[in-house]
Amino acid sequence: MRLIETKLKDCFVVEPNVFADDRGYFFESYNEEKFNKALGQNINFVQDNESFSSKGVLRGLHFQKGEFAQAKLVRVIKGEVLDVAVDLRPDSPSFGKYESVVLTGENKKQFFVPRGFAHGFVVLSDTAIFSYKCDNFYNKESEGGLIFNDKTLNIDWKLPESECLLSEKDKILPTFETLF
Ligand SMILES: Cc1cn([C@H]2C[C@H](O)[C@@H](COP(=O)(O)OP(=O)(O)O[C@H]3O[C@H](C)C(=O)[C@H](O)[C@H]3O)O2)c(=O)[nH]c1=O
Repeated sequence: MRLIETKLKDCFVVEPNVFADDRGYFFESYNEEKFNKALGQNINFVQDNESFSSKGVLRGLHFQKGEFAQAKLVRVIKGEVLDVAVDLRPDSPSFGKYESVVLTGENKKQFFVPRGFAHGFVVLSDTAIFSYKCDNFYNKESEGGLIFNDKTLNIDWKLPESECLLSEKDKILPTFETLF
């Protein structure tokens, strides 16, 4: 596996080694020892999540606050999404910046989003199965978020805003300016 730096400090694209043959393919979607060695720190993932969404569904931008903050290792099992991370760490050189990466079942790329980031994705294919590991448990009371079309961040979601389908909860998330 390879970790590729992004414009956000501590946020990496992960490219696994895929073994293809005439039967299909095999790859280690996660190996704690190899991942922590490549990252240079010990991440202890404790919860796996999976979601299924149709084209245009936009989940995010979400984070958990304080002691329940989560680092995530995200991937797409089937379909195509634009995955987005926003650095919300005031002392980071990339504070207030975002990175986006296209994750697909085909490219098998993963995205490591550390604690202190907001995370979300929009589905670009007809449907997508999204699977990810978290290093802290879900804690409803500590949920926070950022509105997807925030004018300060100006995220290019690759879809017209009118085609983005959000939950009622996500439609009323706060702006970056009100958070900081
Ligand atoms: C996140 C989560 C949710 N839930 C329950 C709470 C709701 O009853 C239901 C759907 O939750 P929500 O609408 O928040 O799901 P998403 O919009 O996919 O949320 C995720 O969206 C973006 C992509 C993220 O990075 C976060 O991991 C997460 O916030 O699942 C749980 O039981 N456990 C959990 O860990």
